Amino acid sequence: MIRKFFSYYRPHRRLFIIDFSSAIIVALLELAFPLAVQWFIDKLLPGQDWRTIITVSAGLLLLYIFSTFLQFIVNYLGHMLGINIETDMRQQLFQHVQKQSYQFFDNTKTGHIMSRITNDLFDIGELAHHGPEDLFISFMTIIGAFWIMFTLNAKLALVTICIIPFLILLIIISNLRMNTAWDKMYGEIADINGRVEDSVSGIRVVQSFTNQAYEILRFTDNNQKYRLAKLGGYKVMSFSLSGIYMMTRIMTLAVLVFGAWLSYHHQLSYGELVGFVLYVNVLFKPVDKISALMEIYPKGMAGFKRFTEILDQEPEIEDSEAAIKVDSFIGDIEFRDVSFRYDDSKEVLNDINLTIQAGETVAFVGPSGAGKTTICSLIPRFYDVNEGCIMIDEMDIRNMTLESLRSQIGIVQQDVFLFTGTLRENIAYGKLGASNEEIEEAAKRAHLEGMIQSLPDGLETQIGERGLKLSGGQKQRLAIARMFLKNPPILILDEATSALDTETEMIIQKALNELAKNRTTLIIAHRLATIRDADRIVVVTEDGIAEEGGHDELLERGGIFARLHQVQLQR
Ligand SMILES: Nc1ncnc2c1ncn2[C@@H]1O[C@H](COP(=O)(O)OP(=O)(O)OP(=O)(O)O)[C@@H](O)[C@H]1O
Repeated sequence: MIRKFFSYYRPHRRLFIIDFSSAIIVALLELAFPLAVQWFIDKLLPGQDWRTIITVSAGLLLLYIFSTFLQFIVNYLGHMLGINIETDMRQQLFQHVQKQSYQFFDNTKTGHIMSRITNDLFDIGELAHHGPEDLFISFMTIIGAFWIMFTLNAKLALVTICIIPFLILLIIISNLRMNTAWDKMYGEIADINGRVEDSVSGIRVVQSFTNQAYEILRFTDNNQKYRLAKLGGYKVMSFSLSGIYMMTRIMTLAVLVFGAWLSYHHQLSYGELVGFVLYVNVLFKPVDKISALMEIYPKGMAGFKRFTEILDQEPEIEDSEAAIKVDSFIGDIEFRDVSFRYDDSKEVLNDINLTIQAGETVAFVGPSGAGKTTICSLIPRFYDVNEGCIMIDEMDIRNMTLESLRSQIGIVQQDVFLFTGTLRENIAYGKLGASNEEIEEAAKRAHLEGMIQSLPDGLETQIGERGLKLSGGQKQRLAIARMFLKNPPILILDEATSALDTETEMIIQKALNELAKNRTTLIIAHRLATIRDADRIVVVTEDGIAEEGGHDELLERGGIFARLHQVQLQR
C-alpha cells in the first residue's frame, strides 16, 4: 500500500526534492540554534565584547530570515505537492469509474462513488505533503538533538531519553485505535452521501408521497452514526495528545531539576543548562509533528485504501488484446446459443438463437421480466454473454474494440437521460463537435423545430437538471435528435410507454420511423399497436424465444402473441 502511495510522487519529484531539501535545512538550523545560545551565554557574555555580540546577533538575524524564507517554500511547495497528488488521484479515479461496466454500477451506490472521488481524497493530499517529510524531519531532529545533548552532558541526556519509550508506546497504541476510528468515519460519510443522493434526486417522489419526515428520520440516523464515529476518532486523538503533552512537560521538569543539581555540583554550565532546556523544546516540535501525523496518517491511509479498492476493480468488460476497430457495420446481427445471467442470479436467457438481417426492423415483445431488455443490452456489450456468442456482420463482438462497437449502435432509452445544460448541448451529445447546421437538421428531423422556435432562447434554452423543464414527449424527441446526429447503422429503441397524448405519440412515431429507415432496428415493444409495421416480431418468454414471424402471421397462429394482442385490445 505504501509503495503504491509513493508511486504518485514520481511525476512531482522535482517539487518533492525542493520541498524536502528546504525542510532539512530548516531542521538543521533549528538544531544549531540552542548551540549558538549556549555559546552566546558561556563564551560571549563573560567577555562583554559588545561589537562581537552585535555582529553575532546580526548573523543570527540573517539566518532567521533565510530560515523563514525556506519555511515559506516548505509550506507552499509542500501543499502544492499534496494538492497535485490529490488532483492526479481524483483524475485517475474518475477515468477509472468511466471505464467500469454496467455490473459495477449495478452493485455500487452512487453516493459511495461520489465519496471516493471527493471526501476520501481530501486527507490524502495532506498525508502526501506531511507524511514522508514530517516523518523524516522528525526522526532527524530527534536523533540530532539527542546526539548534541549527549555530547553536552551524557547523564542529563539519559534522563531525557527515559521518557521516549513511553512516548513511542502511546503513539503506537493511539495510531492503531485511530486507524479503526477513521475507517469507520469514512464508511459513515459515504452512507450520508448515498442517502443525500437518493433523497435529493428522488425529491419529487419523496414529496409526492409526503415522506419528507421519513427521509429526515433516515438521514438523522446516518448523521448521528457519522457524528459518533467522528467523535470516537477525536476521543482517541485527544487522549493521545494530552498524554504527549504531559510527557513532554515532565521531560522539561526533569531536565530543569536534574540540570540544576548537576549545575550545583559544577558538572554543568549555565549556558549548557539553557541549551539543554532549549533542546527539550526542539524535541517538542517533532513529537508534535508525529502526533499530528497520527491524525493525518490513518485518515489519509483509510481514504487511500478505499481509493485503491476501486482502482483494483478491473472493468468486467474490456477490449481483448486482439480487438479490432471495425469502421462501419453492414448491420447483420446473430445470437448463437446465447445464455446469460446477471451475477449469481438464475439464468435470464438460455440458449437463444436469433438472426437479424441488416436493415430489418425486429420488435421484441413478451411478458415483463422475460428478458427483452437483456437481449438488447448484450449487443453493445453492456454485459457479456456467459455462453455462446453474438456476431455482427459475421464477427464476434468480443473481437471488436468496445469503442467501434458502441459508436455504431444507437440506443433510445425509455427513460431519457439528459444533462444539465442547453438544448443544443444535449442534442450535440450524439456527436460531439457537430456543426450548427447538423444540430438544427437533427432537431428538425426529430420534429423539435416548432418547440425550439417557440422558446425565446431557442436552442440555447437551459433544460434544467436532467431536463426537468421538458415534457416526456420533448425529452423523447430530443433523444431521437441525438440519434439522427449519431447516425448509427444499428438502432435499439426501448419503446416509451409513458402516456403521451395521441398527437405527440404520432409525431414521435413518425420521427422514430424516419430514424429507423435504412438501419437494423430492434424495438423493445410494450404496446403491440406500434409494431404493426415491423418486419418481424420475436416473442420472448421466460423459456426463451417462443414465437417469431410477421404481425398478421403471428395473429393467425393463435399463440402467445395473439393472446397478448387480444388482452391489449380489451383494455
Ligand atoms: N441489472 C440487473 N441485475 C440483475 N438482474 C436484472 C438486471 N436487469 C434485469 N434483471 C433481471 O433480469 C430479468 C429480465 O429483465 P429484463 O429487463 O431484460 O426484462 P424485460 O423483458 O425487458 O422486462 P420489461 O418488459 O418489464 O422491461 C428480470 O428477472 C430482471 O429482474
